[in-house]
Amino acid sequence: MASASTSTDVAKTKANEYPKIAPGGGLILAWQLKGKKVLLVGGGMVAAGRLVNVKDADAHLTIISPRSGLSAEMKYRLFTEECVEVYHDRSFEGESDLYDPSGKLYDMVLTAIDDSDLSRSICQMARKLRIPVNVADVPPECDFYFGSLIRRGPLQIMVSTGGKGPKIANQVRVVMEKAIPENLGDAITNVGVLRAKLRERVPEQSSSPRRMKWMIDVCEKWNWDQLAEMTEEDMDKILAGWSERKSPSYVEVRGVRKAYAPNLHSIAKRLFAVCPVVGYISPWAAGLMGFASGAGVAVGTIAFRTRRA
Ligand SMILES: C[C@@]1(CC(=O)O)c2cc3[nH]c(cc4nc(cc5[nH]c(cc(n2)[C@H]1CCC(=O)O)[C@@](C)(CC(=O)O)[C@@H]5CCC(=O)O)C(CC(=O)O)=C4CCC(=O)O)c(CCC(=O)O)c3CC(=O)O
Ligand SMILES: NC(=O)C1=CN([C@@H]2O[C@H](COP(=O)(O)OP(=O)(O)OC[C@H]3O[C@@H](n4cnc5c(N)ncnc54)[C@H](O)[C@@H]3O)[C@@H](O)[C@H]2O)C=CC1
Repeated sequence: MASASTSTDVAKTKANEYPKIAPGGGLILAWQLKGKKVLLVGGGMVAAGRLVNVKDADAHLTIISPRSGLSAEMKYRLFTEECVEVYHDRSFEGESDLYDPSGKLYDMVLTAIDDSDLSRSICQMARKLRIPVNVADVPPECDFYFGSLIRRGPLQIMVSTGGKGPKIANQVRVVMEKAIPENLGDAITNVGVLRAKLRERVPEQSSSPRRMKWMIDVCEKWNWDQLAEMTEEDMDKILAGWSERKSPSYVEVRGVRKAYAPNLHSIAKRLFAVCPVVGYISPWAAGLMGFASGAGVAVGTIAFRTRRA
């Protein structure tokens, strides 16, 4: 049996090795709603935001809300885009509304209405029936909170402040959005295709460790820009390296280094961008200003000396 001091030492080592538990957060997940039925009560501006969130997740959506109170976006989604499966032009009627026409409970209930008593009672009904529920802007009546979201194709980032500062969540999102390249979604889409092709070529479960290591190598060798422009032909060439235990780089596959022709946007970004995280001015701009002021002093000194001489 380990002595008391040894077990304390072991505990200390482990405490440094593993991340510290930080209670008080929420469980952030990518909830798969495809084929699931979601009920949304309300048709205002906030409801329209919820609609976008759940339709982005491929949910089957039912909305209950009188037509007279629909926001402009909600009208567009319902009657022009027609992206909602079921719309009831009426007020919420009671517990029976928490069942779909086939008699099955909805998988998720969202309310965004301007009636707090009704919100509370819908929350109680949903909880009694064990349906996860979110009442917009009423934290005690939420089993989960919405967050501020960034989307680039398959990439989704959610900022949550655990309900403490929704406006700060919005500000963090804006900062992060500037830092994430537009084409990162394309890069991830292509990685997804490559992974699927690899699984097709090497389907055995026993190859999983090697498959994973090979994919890690590819993602480390190809930068995001290169991944974003990867073609199926490139993928086939990369996959050809599998049997020789190789994961060819961009240069090996294309035979050339990508020429990055500077464009006005990238030059302007380098010169004038302010670091989004800490807000300091771009090192390029600072360097250029330093160079310009140094050159100015030198020219001034020469002119002064020339005039005196
Ligand atoms: C708990 C939560 C429950 C939920 O709704 O899921 C909740 C609760 C409340 N929000 C309130 C107010 C505001 N909410 C926003 C904005 C957003 N609120 C969102 C989510 C959430 N809001 C969940 C927690 C999110 C988190 O973890 O921080 C976002 C992220 C997502 C979304 O709603 O889609 C979206 C930004 C979307 C984007 O960036 O794109 C703004 C800013 C603005 O409108 O510009 C204000 C005004 C400023 C302010 O009040 O701080 C109040 C009223 C307080 C009062 O009456 O005083 C409550 C109730 C309370 O706090 O008690
Ligand atoms: N997260 C956020 O940023 C914000 C949240 N809110 C909160 O979210 C909730 C909704 O806000 P908005 O969309 O601006 O409200 P809104 O007043 O524009 O819309 C309310 C909607 O609920 C519908 N409704 C009312 N009673 C109903 C019933 N019995 N059955 C079915 N539908 C019913 C109305 O017809 C209308 O479509 C409010 O509680 C509000 O305090 C408000 C502003 C910002």
